Amino acid sequence: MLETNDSLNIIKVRNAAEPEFLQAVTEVAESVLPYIEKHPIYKNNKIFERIAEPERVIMFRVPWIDDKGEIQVNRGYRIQMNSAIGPYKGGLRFHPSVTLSVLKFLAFEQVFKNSLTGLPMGGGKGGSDFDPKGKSDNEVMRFCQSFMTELSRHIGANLDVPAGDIGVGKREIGYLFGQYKRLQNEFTGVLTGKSLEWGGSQIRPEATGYGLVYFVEEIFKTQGKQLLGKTVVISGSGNVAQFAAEKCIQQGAKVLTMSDSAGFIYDPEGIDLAKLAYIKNLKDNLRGRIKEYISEYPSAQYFDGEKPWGIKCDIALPNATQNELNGEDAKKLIANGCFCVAEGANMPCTPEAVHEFNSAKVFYAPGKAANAGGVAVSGLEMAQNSLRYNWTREKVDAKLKEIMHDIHSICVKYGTEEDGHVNYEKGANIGGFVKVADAMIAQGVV
Ligand SMILES: NC(=O)C1=CN([C@@H]2O[C@H](COP(=O)(O)OP(=O)(O)OC[C@H]3O[C@@H](n4cnc5c(N)ncnc54)[C@H](O)[C@@H]3O)[C@@H](O)[C@H]2O)C=CC1
Ligand SMILES: O=C(O)CCC(=O)C(=O)O
Repeated sequence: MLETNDSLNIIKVRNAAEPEFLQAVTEVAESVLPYIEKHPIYKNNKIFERIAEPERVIMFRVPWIDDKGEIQVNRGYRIQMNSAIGPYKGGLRFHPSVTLSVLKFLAFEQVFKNSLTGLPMGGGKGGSDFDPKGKSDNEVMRFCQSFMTELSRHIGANLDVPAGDIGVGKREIGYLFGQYKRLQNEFTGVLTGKSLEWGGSQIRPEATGYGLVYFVEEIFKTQGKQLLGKTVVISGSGNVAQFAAEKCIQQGAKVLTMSDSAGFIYDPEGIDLAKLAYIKNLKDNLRGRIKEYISEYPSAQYFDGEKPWGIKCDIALPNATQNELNGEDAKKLIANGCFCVAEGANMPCTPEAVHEFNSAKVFYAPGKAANAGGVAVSGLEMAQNSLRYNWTREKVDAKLKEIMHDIHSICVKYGTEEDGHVNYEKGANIGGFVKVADAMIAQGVV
């Protein structure tokens, strides 16, 4: 173990100022380094040290003019992490908490996630510390145009294909695509998450949330359980949370909570499809706060500044942001009988929380497996763009289900422990690693 641990120490020293990145790397190292010890080819090729170093990091100035005519300056990034199995692929995040460390953790996770989908996509991530909250449409457009003016030099349909993430939805993808097309003078599948009328795929908006629920159903199948009648606690109220809630409701589960960065709502009667439509409009069009829900549905309660993990449930789906569920939250969930936690967000559970879930044999599905449906359908969007063709909603949904089924099988293959319990974290990490590592070895020291 000595030499592989040396790799981790080198990575820790080299990235000492990047806590989120080191958290993600350490979590993967815990399952992958013992595997590497048993397969010296990966050790001899220094794969772990290489996979944790981005192929390229691009950082740039994003100047733009606000509605008052004042110049604003933000910082833009694109992390091109690994291209061993395909073009860099991964979302863009616009949020004031964006740092190099946050984007490197997301890009690192993306490499393993994209590998698990079985599609030919490398890993990348990008974004900016720009905060879309409170900005007018015109300000968002001017920001996106400036951001893309620099980013366009570094991306391309066969090189690097960004998409959305926190703060980047269909509005932003539209402005980014328009600027890329104007600068490059070509209509090409350089972004995914596009609208249906101009190259988007059916099911892409739904894919991360739906895929998450399909993954939970795969876990349940192994236990002879079904979603019908189960209670679900969800955090977030953005893209992933909305469509995870929608699929849970469609499958007969009862969704009790949704949240935003200010607090959460608890609806003991359950959020049904009509109430969810209210939330979608509130968040996507009115850009309001989740607390407004209780004015519309007074039987619900709002908890200011709190997270929903104290509400009794069978299933918890953290769908907002990283490190939003800690060890104490995990203990509360376990004490209340929660037996399945699946991550729609990237790294929402802290290492302490994951430790609690694993010790209690709670089914814990890490984001790189459970939320891979979004990037998987992005991969299908790329395929359709290359074909210059659009598949039906039914076809894309069927493919998404199949991909989530296959990811579950990979987790079972690499994560089944001696007592028969499936450690999904270990399975996803090793399963995602092997394909990328083998490709890196085949391509030489590059
Ligand atoms: N959009 C996609 O296809 C995918 C997204 N993800 C992950 O899912 C998570 C949510 O992303 P989206 O739904 O796309 O973004 P979004 O921008 O549509 O929604 C983000 C949600 O998180 C909440 N949020 C943000 N910061 C928060 C904080 N500090 N505390 C509590 N809540 C906070 C927001 O209020 C909002 O409800 C992120 O971790 C993202 O990386 C993962 C895979 C794919
Ligand atoms: O669809 C994509 O390319 C991005 C999805 C993403 O950012 C993620 O999986 O975290």
